[in-house]
Amino acid sequence: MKRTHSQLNMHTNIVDENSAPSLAPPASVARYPSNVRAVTPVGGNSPPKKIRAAISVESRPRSTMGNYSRPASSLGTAPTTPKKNGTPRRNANDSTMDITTTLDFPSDPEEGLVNFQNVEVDPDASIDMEDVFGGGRSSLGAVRQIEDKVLVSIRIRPTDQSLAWDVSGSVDPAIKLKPEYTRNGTAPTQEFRFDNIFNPETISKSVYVKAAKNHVRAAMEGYNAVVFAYGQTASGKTHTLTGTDEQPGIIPRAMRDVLGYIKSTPSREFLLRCSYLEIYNETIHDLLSSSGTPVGLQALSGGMGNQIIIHPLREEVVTSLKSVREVIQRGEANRRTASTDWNERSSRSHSIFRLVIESRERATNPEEEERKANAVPPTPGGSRLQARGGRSVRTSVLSLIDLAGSEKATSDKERTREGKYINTSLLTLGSVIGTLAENHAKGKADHVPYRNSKLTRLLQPSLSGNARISVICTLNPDPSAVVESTSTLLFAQRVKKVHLCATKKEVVDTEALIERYRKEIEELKSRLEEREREAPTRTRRLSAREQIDESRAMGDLNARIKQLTKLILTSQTVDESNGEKSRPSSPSKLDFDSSPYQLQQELLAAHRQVESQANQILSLEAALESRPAIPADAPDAEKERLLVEQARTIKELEMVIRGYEDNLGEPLRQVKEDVEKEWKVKVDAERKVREEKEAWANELVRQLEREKQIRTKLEEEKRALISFVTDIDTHLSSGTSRMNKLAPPKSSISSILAPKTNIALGLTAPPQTQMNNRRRSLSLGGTYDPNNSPVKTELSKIRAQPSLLEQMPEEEWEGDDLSFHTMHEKGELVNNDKENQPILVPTA
Ligand SMILES: Nc1ncnc2c1ncn2[C@@H]1O[C@H](COP(=O)(O)OP(=O)(O)OP(=O)(O)O)[C@@H](O)[C@H]1O
Repeated sequence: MKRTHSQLNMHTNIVDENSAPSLAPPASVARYPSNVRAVTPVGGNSPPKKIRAAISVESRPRSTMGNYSRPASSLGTAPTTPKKNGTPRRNANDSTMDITTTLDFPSDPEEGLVNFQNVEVDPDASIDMEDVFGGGRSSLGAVRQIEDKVLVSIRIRPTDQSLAWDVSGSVDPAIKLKPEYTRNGTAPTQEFRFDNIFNPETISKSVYVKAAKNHVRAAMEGYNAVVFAYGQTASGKTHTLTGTDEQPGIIPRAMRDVLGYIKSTPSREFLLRCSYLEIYNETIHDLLSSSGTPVGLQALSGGMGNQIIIHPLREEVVTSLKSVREVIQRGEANRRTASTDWNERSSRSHSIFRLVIESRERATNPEEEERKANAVPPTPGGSRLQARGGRSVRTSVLSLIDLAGSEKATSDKERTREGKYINTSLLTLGSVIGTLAENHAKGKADHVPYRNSKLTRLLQPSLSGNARISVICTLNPDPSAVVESTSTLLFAQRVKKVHLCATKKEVVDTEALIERYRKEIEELKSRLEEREREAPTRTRRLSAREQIDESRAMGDLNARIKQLTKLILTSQTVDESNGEKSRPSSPSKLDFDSSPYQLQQELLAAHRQVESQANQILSLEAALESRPAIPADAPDAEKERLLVEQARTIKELEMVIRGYEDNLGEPLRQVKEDVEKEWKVKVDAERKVREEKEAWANELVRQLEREKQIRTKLEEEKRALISFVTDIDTHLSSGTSRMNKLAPPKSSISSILAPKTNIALGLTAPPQTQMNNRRRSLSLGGTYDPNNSPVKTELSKIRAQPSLLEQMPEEEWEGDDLSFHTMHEKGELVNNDKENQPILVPTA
């Protein structure tokens, strides 16, 4: 028997388009060229390729309702419109991009789906993985194959009409049409046997446990797994996959189990990435991307055969149920639904929710890790996949697929067009499965028409063998839907015959995201430790600003370590992330040529930058707040320096805010304007105070100049007076008779000397009075004693006075209130005319 290697790689999005049906286990594992990555194997061992970038967010318009026009249906004549009971449908128009309005899950996770803390393992339904896969977990580097068949279940939708079908048996359940609903009313009918047949009363939990739980666990164990719902429109596919608040479906339950599995597996660490696709009118759309750009399929020829690359595809790392829910809601909101004649909110597309699970054993100690790495046997991937020191990584994909309803004739033109595409792809799916089953039964290798539809091309790796598959066929049990139901049962029967061979690989893959993140965390930690070790000696040498930079850099390192650590889930951390918000969506402009890893890196770097800028703003604001006020008596140079410094800080703040705003976009423009406004007022006020002080200082300088001039003049006159008085004294000592002949330089002295100057010269009594008294005493016959001459005494006093020019007015400026205006008001700096009054007018 022959097996080809095909692969649909979530991370690399490659599909080997030449794969034939898988009829037997592969003889060996394909060899990877050393320059390609081997991650996320889904259906085979083809070399993976990097995916293209995802794009930004916007909602695509939903299909609208239209008028009835009944086309020919490829599935036969349409029965009458079935009436439905159960949970009321949402209106197609309810769904918007606002994820809060499209919430499909219970608000209380305890009650509903999303609390992995109370993961319940149904003892009846739980299948031991050892039984399923033949015992034992794979060893490091091992590739294991499990021969398997598709698990096929039938779920009958509740109805208020009489049931057209009989169900019998519980161990080997069978379903057959009641004879009264056959054409002649009596003919014996065909009996169909399946793994499970769920009655209308069966609750969603039992459906999950029996039809999906083991596949989810298989995915956690490293096998690719696919669960899909197939059936006529309005038969309950979306109800089965997504469910309601009261009856959560397979997707939310699976995610709860995924996290529950992580919690109960302390020996491993995990990294989860989600993507969500839809195929609408034969075009693939990324439901998590906002641009609406269709996802492309590209043929790639190479040594490994022809492959198909799917791009661009956005994958989001999820760390908690909340983040998974957010991703699902976003995807759901973008799904195309419309009201049909049979379903108010019919899914008009096939939707594929995919979870890539990377896991590896947790390090116990580095030596042990090194030993294990060395013990890895050679794997087909070559040296690159066996990097020393690395731990083997398991990568698997869980795909949960809600197919569009197989169409009957419809009353709307648009619906008719959609219906054609839907029916074509479902028919292709049917014929692919039919060929696979026939090939297996007859040992043939006939061409399988995977290429006839996008759906089969995407499912090719899984259908061709390398996945565990569970198909849930939903049935409308109304007598009016017998034709569609029979067609569904025939499809299910064909699927049952398909042979699978799921492969579990565990290789040392240094390119696996979990490995890269772990490595980066270790590097960052050692850098941080080094810095912390050096910190005490280094900080002493650093300036204040450098110290701020240093602590910011350490903060950045810490933040990055925390961020990356959060992405890797372990049994200890998984429940902590339960209430966490999911990562914000990527920046709107993305490089289409980037890989998801690069995008993740860019996003993280952007977050880091925003965080560090926010810190920078905070520290600058704190520096501005704590800056000392300019003292009133500070010298002008000091004021100038402080103003320049302040202006520089403001400029820095503006620059940082500009960068921050560029990162965050419009919302911060207002903040920037507010900060600018606030600081403009402060700077203007500072500038005004400075100008006033400058004017005051200039006025002081002018006053000083005038004072100096006056004092120079006074000094000259003082000298003239001294020489005049010396002359008088000389004459007095040589005889009183001659004294009267002398006359003082009348005009100059009388016009200049004023009482204030007199006081300044240190004369205690007016000299004129002293002279008159002296003259009087002489004229009364007294004798003049030159040694006791009063003039001489006064003269010696004047000589003892310091020069007027040396007497500076500083002491007058001391005091609390030194403003120019205050001094003016006190009159201390006002020129007093009295100063010019003569203080000494000696007369003959
Ligand atoms: N097992 C069930 N229990 C209760 N209600 C159900 C069940 N199955 C289906 N329904 C209800 O029937 C209606 C149609 O179901 P649903 O939308 O899941 O059908 P569908 O197969 O996904 O249809 P389409 O292909 O048009 O999208 C919904 O209102 C749903 O709630």
